[in-house]
Amino acid sequence: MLLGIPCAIHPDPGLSSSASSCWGNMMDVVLLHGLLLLLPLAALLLYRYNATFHYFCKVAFFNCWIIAMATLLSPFAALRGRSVENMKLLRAAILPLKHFYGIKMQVWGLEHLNTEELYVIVSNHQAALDLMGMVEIIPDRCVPIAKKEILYMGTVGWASWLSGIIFVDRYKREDAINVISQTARTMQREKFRVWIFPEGTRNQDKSMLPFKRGAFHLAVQAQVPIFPVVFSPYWDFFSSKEKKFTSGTCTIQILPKVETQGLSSTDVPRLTDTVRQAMADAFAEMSVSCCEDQSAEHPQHPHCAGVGAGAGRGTGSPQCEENTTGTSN
Ligand SMILES: CCCCC/C=C\C/C=C\CCCCCCCC(=O)SCCNC(=O)CCNC(=O)[C@H](O)C(C)(C)COP(=O)(O)OP(=O)(O)OC[C@H]1O[C@@H](n2cnc3c(N)ncnc32)[C@H](O)[C@@H]1OP(=O)(O)O
Ligand SMILES: CCCCCCCC/C=C\CCCCCCCC(=O)OC[C@@H](O)COP(=O)(O)O
Repeated sequence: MLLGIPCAIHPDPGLSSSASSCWGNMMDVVLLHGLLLLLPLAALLLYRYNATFHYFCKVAFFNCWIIAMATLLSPFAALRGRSVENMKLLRAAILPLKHFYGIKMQVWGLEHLNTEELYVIVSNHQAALDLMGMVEIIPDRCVPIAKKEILYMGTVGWASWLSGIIFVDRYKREDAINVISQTARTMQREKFRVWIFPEGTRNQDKSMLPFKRGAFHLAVQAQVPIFPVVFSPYWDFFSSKEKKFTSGTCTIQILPKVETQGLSSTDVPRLTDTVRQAMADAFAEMSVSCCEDQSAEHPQHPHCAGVGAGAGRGTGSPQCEENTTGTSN
């Protein structure tokens, strides 16, 4: 008896037609079971030995995680209504992801953000993986500005809206400018901070894109300082072009604040250039140490050890906080 099919194990040359169809059924079932076993095995082997398949599996897992978390958590977030406090849920949902991917996070200069004042954070934007870095350092009462398309991503959009994420339509400049001007007013009134990616889109090149000016107008209009944040290049562990996704280290450097008190809109172009230059310099230094890390037999946080130009720049005493150690932490 195989899966309820009463059948002889061996075909008999003198079998009746019903017995031979029974044998056929049994072979079908055996083949089906074989296939069911082989498919996961083939997937496992592909995952292990084919970098492209590995990449797509990891990206798919990332997206599924975000969708699952957004779906699970948005009813809880909805109980509170649209509130920046829901960002804590979003943060808790994304924090464990680094463990699955074996991404080690190093944070320098976190002490800069430990201030009661309101501010605008600007950071480079390499990939959706930036979310993992964001949640490492995002302060209380801080919301990102995101492209409007995210709002239409089902439960992800709903969860993002409930968390107070501010959406801009990049294809309607006036509308986007209005949203930013309104944000400048509400951030003071409702006491929240804002995180903007001034490149305006994802970029995995060796240098940062020219910066859009919205973040700087926002900081000037709200008369709050800007904290530039630089994510080290991902290229030793992630590349969407090369379909590469391995474990690795991401360093996040928080640069000293840039004041905007007394500045007006005419100062925005210069302010934008100053901040971009500081971030580009930090990114270039991190690129060098990122390559050194890759080749070193025993990487030892070169910036903490003072190796590499500009270590802990502007922080007085370079401070290094290692938030995670690989998957085992
Ligand atoms: C609860 C459980 C949850 C589980 C998980 C759920 C969800 C997780 C999913 C998501 C989480 C959030 C993820 C966040 C990350 C998202 C990242 C992004 O989407 S990045 C893309 C969107 N962001 C941006 O585009 C921001 C940067 N862009 C700008 O700031 C732009 O300036 C702009 C306002 C959009 C306008 O764009 P434009 O191309 O026209 O830019 P320019 O800078 O060239 O400006 C042209 C012109 O206008 C002047 N200007 C700009 N802004 C202003 C202003 N505010 N006031 C006055 N004038 C302004 C600017 O100076 C230029 O003029 P000039 O050349 O004369 O100087
Ligand atoms: C009912 C509709 C259902 C739709 C389901 C959609 C599923 C969406 C899948 C996964 C969600 C992951 C979202 C992570 C968002 C991360 C933020 C991000 O990195 O956005 C990119 C944006 O900064 C810049 O965009 P571009 O580089 O200009 O492009």
